[in-house]
Amino acid sequence: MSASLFAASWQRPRAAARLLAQHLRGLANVAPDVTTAFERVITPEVAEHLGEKGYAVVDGVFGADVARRLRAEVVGLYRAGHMHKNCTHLVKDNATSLVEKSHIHEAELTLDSGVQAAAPLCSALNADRTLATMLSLFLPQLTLDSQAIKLQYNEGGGGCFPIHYDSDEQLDGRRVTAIFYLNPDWKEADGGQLRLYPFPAAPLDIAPREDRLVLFASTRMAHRVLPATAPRCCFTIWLSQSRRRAFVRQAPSLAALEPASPDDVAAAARFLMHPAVRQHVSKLAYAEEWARSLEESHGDSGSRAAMLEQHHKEVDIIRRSLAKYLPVVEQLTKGQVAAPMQWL
Ligand SMILES: O=C(O)CCC(=O)C(=O)O
Ligand SMILES: [Fe+2]
Repeated sequence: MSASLFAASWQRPRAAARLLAQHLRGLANVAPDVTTAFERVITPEVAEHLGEKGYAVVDGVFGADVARRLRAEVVGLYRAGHMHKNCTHLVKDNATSLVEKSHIHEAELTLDSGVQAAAPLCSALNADRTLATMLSLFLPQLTLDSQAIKLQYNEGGGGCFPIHYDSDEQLDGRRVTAIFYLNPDWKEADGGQLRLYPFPAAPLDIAPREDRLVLFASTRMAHRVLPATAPRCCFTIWLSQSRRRAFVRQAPSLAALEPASPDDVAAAARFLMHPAVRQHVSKLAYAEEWARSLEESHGDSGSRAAMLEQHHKEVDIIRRSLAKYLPVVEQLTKGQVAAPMQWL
């Protein structure tokens, strides 16, 4: 489709989005610059990139002034002791334990009214629904109807996140992760890049620059944060659709997709790219990096050792179960065979 045709076909939803956003703004009485910012930056092209590649990067969202105010709120919450340590969940023998990440502090606005009062601009952002409205209009498969915000302060000193998905389709209705970065003086040596793993495409690093918004598919985009050597601030808005709707789009059964013969390369590739299988294939493809990221993100402890042991066990099982497909995994990563990927 040519660019002009594409733009024309989106004009109606764009106008509808603007009307709806105006209506919501009237209702919520939020900081108007926030609403206007989303109306301006969530373009059909941004939505299309998110739908087709699983992520999108947008710069210049709020402008430096608002970005600095947002940063001051995040830093203020950290300094006032309103944040808690972020933990990785380790599920083992039917029990969940929490393993603290080093240097990562967070606050959830929806749960804590004290925090809300200390961060009025972040609260206004969380109350505003324009982002969800714009994305739902341009990506009709999404009906985003709730959101939650989390503020994060990384002290530096190597603080990072291991490879993970933000959610699981069986678990909740989270669909889109929106992260806003608030680091005005960020430079390469500070680290802390967001690394996305859009398997079978190669991983890519995104600098956590001030006033940058990164959107990605919460359940299907594996990602991590590289070790940060300088303090790093951001906040995340998770956009969800109600569970009833979320469950409607369940993928077809795996048994129906498994090819009769692994020699049928196209069918094998489709099977490997089925979201439920692809999750495991990616873990296998990045097994070493995955293990290293678990080590880097948590201090040395018995629970970190348990987490790593569990990771290696899982990778072994995946390698054995998918043994006959390993040549096709390689072909996928080399781009020698393609299979459709539905991100959202
Ligand atoms: O800080 C970031 O860039 C991403 C953090 C993240 O992946 C998360 O909070 O789930
Ligand atoms: Fe995440």
